[in-house]
Parts: sequence; C-alpha cells; structure tokens
Amino acid sequence: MAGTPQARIVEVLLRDGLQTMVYESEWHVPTTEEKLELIEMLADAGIPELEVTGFVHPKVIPMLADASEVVQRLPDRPGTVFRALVPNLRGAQRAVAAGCTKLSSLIVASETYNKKNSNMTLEQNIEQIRLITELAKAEKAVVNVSMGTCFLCPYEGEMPEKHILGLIETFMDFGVREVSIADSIGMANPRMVAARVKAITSRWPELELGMHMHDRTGMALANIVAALDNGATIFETCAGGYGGGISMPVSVLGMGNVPTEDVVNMFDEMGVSTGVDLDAVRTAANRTAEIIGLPTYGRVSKYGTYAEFHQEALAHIDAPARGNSALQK
Ligand SMILES: CC(C)(COP(=O)([O-])OP(=O)([O-])OC[C@H]1O[C@@H](n2cnc3c(N)ncnc32)[C@H](O)[C@@H]1OP(=O)([O-])[O-])[C@@H](O)C(=O)NCCC(=O)NCCSC(=O)C[C@@](C)(O)CC(=O)[O-]
Repeated sequence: MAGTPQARIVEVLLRDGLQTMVYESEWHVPTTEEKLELIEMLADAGIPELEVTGFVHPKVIPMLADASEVVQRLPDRPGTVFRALVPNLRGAQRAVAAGCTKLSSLIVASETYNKKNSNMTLEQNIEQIRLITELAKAEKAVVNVSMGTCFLCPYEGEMPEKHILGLIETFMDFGVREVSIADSIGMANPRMVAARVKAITSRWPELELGMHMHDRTGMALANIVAALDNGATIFETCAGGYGGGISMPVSVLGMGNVPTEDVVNMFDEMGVSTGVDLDAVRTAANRTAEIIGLPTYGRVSKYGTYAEFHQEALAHIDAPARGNSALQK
C-alpha cells in the first residue's frame, strides 16, 4: 500500500494471544518452530511491529518459557520491529541478553489488578520501569510502556483520568515516549475512549499513544475509531482475536484481543493506511487456528471483505429473495 501509514499496527499474537492458555489446556501451545513460522508470516504481511514473546516468570506463563530462543531465532527482517514484554528488571535483563532491542515494560493502572498480575504494588512496579529505562539507555534499546486497565478495572471500577495521566507523566519523566493504554476487560465505550485519549494527546502531543483494545462487548472497533480520531497512532491487535489477561480465564473474560484482520479491514475500508496486507494476515490467522485448534474470532475471516461479498452477491442477483418467491407460489 502506498503512502506513509497513518495507523501503526502492533501484532501481539505471540505474547498476549498465547498467554490465556494458562487456563485453556485443550488448546495446543505452538512449539518454538510454529511460533517462528507465525512470526515470519505476520512480518511478511507487512505488520511493522510484532510483540514476539514475554520475558515473564516461566512458571507463571509456561507458554512463553522459550522467550530467549524465540528472540535469538527471529527472522532477518530489517523493516520490522520485534519487541518483547518485560514485567520487571529481571525480564528486561533476560530480553537484552537474548538480543531484544525493544522492551515493552508492563504495568496495570489498578493497584488490585497489578498485584494479581505481577505480584507488585504500583510503587514497586513504577520503580521496575525506571530501572528498565536505565538499562535500556545503557544498552541502546527502546522502551515503551504497556499499561492495563486504563478505563475500567473489574475490581476497582472506573479508573480516574487523573490517575492515568499521573502515571503517564511519571513515565515521560523517565524518558519514555511511547505508551499503550489498554481496555483490559474489553468493556470501555467510544465516548469514554475519546475523552481519555484526547486528555492524553492534548497534554503530550509528542507522545506516541497506542491502544490495546479487547472486545468483550463488541465495542473494540468503535473504540479504535474514537482513539484514532483523537490522536492515537498505534493499535495493538491479535491475528485471530485470541488472548486476554492471565488473572481470569477466557470463559469469564469473554472474547480476547480485537482481531488484527478486522482492524486492518476496517482501516482499509476507511482509507486509513496501515501498510498491512489483509489477505496475508487472514492466512496467518487461519494457520494459527490450525495450530492451536481453535477457530479464529475474526469477522472478516468468516464473512469476507465488502469486495468479496459484492462478487458473491452478484452471482445471486437473479435469484428471487426468499420472501418474494413465497409470494409467487
Ligand atoms: C512479574 C513476575 C516475574 C514477578 O514474580 P515474583 O515471583 O513476584 O518475582 P520475584 O521478584 O519475587 O522473584 C522470584 C523469583 O523469580 C525470578 N524472576 C523474577 N522475575 C523474573 C522474570 N522476569 N523472568 C524469570 N525469572 C524471574 C527471580 O529471579 C526469583 O528467582 P529466585 O531468586 O527465587 O531463583 C511474575 O509475576 C510474572 O512473570 N508475571 C507475569 C505478568 C504477565 O505477563 N501478565 C500477563 C500479561 S499482562 C497483560 O496482558 C496486559 C496487557 C499488556 O496485555 C494490556 C492489557 O490488556 O491489560
């Protein structure tokens, strides 16, 4: 696709998409070879940035225990950024030792949720992010912050804007210039998202703001448009729409991340350039489904694009609609 991408897609299948398998034992966890195959397919689809793993405690998320090997064996794609989630300094040290050059540091804005997620208070987690940024400066790595529950927390209710802005200010003081805010439970609404994004982008125009939307109540695409219209530029998505948090199973959490293919299709239809090849992403999502043994959630995988549906409809143009044929009897 020509032109400078207006929306940057960050693919999180290989980290967020796999982590909920801690609960879903009937899924097949991709082997390292299979992960590398998917990474290659997604990079070749033109996705500019992929979160390929997480340097978390291997006992907490065993699906990511091969993090170092995945990073060491990444395909040679000079135009693609490969990053890894790092929940603490230990994780960042492991990531850098494996050769990772972009570290996605983790925090959840809700004190209660953060403790469940990473066994740290917010204060302890903020200190870990400060240490990660220091390490990154020394190692010439880039750091972004991925922040959960920036809208609604299942335990603490609506997260106050002041609290979210205060956290972002702290990260800016550490030198971070990219922050992704998550609707971890997929229940925020477009007006809420628009107001929060505007509050952030109007205060820090220099910040690259990312959105990490889940889709429990089907509002993720609307939330993404609300965010785009208010200055967000990065959209974290998951081929096939898998994933979710580790603090509760998918059966409780509902649908996982917003599917990459649905977001790319929506942006294509809206004339927003992403540089991503939709067909190639659909192929990668289908291959993921085949590997893990669970159909994709992507609507565009099921129903096709408008152009495809239009062709199909033309083939039926002369067939009487059911209601009319009943009238003719
Ligand atoms: C954060 C920890 C590590 C704390 O785990 P902990 O047990 O509290 O860690 P600790 O600092 O007390 O250390 C205990 C032992 O673990 C080791 N250790 C310590 N850290 C590491 C590490 N990184 N890798 C490997 N080993 C580690 C450490 O070295 C020590 O070993 P020992 O000295 O006893 O032999 C753990 O709770 C953890 O791994 N949590 C996973 C967090 C996570 O990834 N959650 C899911 C992703 S969050 C998410 O999805 C949100 C997001 C971003 O997608 C947006 C959204 O939708 O909300």
